[in-house]
Amino acid sequence: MNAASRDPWQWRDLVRREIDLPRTVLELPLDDAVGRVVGAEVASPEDLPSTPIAAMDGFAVRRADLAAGSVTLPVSSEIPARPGAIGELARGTAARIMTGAPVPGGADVVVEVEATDADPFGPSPRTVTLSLQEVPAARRHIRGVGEEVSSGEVLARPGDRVGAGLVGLLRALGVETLPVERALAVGIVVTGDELVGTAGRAEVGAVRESNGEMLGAALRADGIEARAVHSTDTHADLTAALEEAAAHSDLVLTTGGIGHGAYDVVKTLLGERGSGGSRFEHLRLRPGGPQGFGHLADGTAVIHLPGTPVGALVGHHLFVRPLLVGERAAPRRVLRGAADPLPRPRRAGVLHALPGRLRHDSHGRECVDLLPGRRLAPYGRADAIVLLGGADGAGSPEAAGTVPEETVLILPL
Ligand SMILES: Nc1nc2c(c(=O)[nH]1)N[C@H]1C(S)=C(S)[C@@H](COP(=O)(O)OP(=O)(O)OC[C@H]3O[C@@H](n4cnc5c(N)ncnc54)[C@H](O)[C@@H]3O)O[C@H]1N2
Ligand code: MOO
Repeated sequence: MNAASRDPWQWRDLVRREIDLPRTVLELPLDDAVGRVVGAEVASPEDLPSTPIAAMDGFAVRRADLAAGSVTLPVSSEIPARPGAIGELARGTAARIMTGAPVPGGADVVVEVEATDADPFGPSPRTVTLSLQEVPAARRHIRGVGEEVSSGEVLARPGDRVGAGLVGLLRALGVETLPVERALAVGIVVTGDELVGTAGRAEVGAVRESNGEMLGAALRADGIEARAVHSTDTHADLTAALEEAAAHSDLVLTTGGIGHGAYDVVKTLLGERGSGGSRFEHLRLRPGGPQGFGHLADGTAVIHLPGTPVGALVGHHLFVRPLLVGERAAPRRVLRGAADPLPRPRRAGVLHALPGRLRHDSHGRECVDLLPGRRLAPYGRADAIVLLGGADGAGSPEAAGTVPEETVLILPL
């Protein structure tokens, strides 16, 4: 790593500027749309409620028939909350009405049962006495047409997440499908002649392949389709693996083969000694220093992550995820928890990515504790990457001014 190496926040901005992933929108049934991103503005097809509705159990009346004090009216009808046409309220009478039932024509107030002498649970009385301190305002306890949602009103915008609230709202409006972004497909090409599967006992020098499944898990957690292919350290094999991955993907990730080694095929095939479609740099980031990105021969965007599993995981969260989920990949500040249990040497100007575990303190504030352990070991229990140090260069969230000492930036895992 040399002094001229690039700040990781600048690299993050560069990757976001240079890589634009295709977004297409499809119409899905509500059930299948849950958890996805809204792809187009959704407007209400109708008013909610579509007819005036009682907001209280009580009696629908005409204000003109009321006066402050006690008023007794004959009860002319009973309106439970169930479908069916209802007539006009006869003048000088009250209709017993239930919450959610349509208010009869002519009625402009619902008086809650508590303000009457009626037994809420008994049969409909022949007369009812209302005890009012004053004549209620017009529309009191009546939900007017379109009061909740008016026809044409925007209910969701592109970029919103489809959650239970939107599902409930659309159901209430009779909407059955929703425009959502198509799930992106990402192909993962893992390189390394030393890599073997999980079956059997590993020979000396063999390394169990873990990046493919690990990155696949991270991608699927964001609703992205992921498929891993393995390549040996030959140009021919890597070329074939990249073509295969690109054919089915919006974005290709590679892991390994981007260091300074004699067998660093990804770099030699796609870097300046090869096709030149990708650029590689060593960032002021630890782990995850070596990074790359570019476009493959068919134009598919590619991001190159280091082979070291933690470097690949950190690279994914810092540089890949912003392309896939946008602002949801932004780091956030939380309180620092207990001191670093394993103080590690830190280099000035280098952004250190460390495993952390989030919790809430006794005041309910979110804080993060660093986990002890080396390399991937602590990530078994980590739910955050803690970002310490680094420069306050352009693009860094730190550049926005001074931040409280007791807080730290994290990327949730
Ligand atoms: N002379 C230098 N050597 C290295 C430097 C450097 O600056 N100068 N940087 C080091 C850093 S930092 C990293 S990170 C690695 C990056 O190298 P590669 O991206 O080429 O990664 P590999 O050499 O292919 O693998 C590194 C390590 O990770 C294991 N690995 C790789 N792929 C997988 C996988 N899919 N599953 C599990 N484990 C994997 C691999 O066996 C190696 O142990 O370069 C350093 N060297
Ligand atoms: O930057 Mo590398 O990922 O430290 O080992």
